[in-house]
Amino acid sequence: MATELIIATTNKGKINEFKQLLEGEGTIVKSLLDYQTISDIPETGVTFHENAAIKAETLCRLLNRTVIADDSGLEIDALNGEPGVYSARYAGEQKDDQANIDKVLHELQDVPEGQRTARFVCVMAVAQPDEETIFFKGQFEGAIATSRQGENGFGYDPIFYVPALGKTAAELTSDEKNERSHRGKAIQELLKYKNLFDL
Ligand SMILES: O=P(O)(O)OP(=O)(O)OP(=O)(O)OC[C@H]1O[C@@H](n2cnc3c(O)ncnc32)[C@H](O)[C@@H]1O
Ligand SMILES: [Mg+2]
Repeated sequence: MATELIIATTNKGKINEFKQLLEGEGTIVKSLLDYQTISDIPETGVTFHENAAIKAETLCRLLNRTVIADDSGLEIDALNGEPGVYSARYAGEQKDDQANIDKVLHELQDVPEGQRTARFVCVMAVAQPDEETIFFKGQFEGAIATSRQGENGFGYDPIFYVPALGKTAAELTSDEKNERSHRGKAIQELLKYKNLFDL
């Protein structure tokens, strides 16, 4: 029988990356999109850890099974770490990627190259029935470009410039992104610590 990994997310971009990173022989990834009867989980925390725990533990309790959640976001140094945990909702509750990008570009319009450093952060929570939730973290360093480049990925990828490759995250292949991304690194940590087949 195949091992099912349940990820408490509705974000299609994240789901695709989880599938690329974790699916393989005998392992399949399921998400909140496969549990349409479960309503949206409110992210009331003020840290990535709190929100990751809320998402993983809520679904874990409902299904009585191990659940993984990812809370992530973009920290921009010139904006004192904003949008951070509010990255999905930066330009409003409708969670519009294009409006979020426009807002970042506007906020940084007078910030010169060299002061546009930023990082993606991902905190992953693994919640298991009757056990303490465990956390894994990954970071992806880069800078905010002055305009959109590239069609791949999701969210802020078109304006997240990766200096080592001279491209934005939206110009990377999925393998190139997963090898160095915040999400990819958090999953590598998780896999070092925990055998997937124990989940
Ligand atoms: O809570 P779930 O259902 O997982 O989906 P979400 O989109 O609301 O996810 P978060 O609450 O973790 O918010 C993270 C936001 O940060 C951005 N983000 C996170 N990882 C990213 C990545 O790899 N590339 C581009 N943007 C990313 C993107 O805008 C996300 O909507
Ligand atoms: Mg969210």
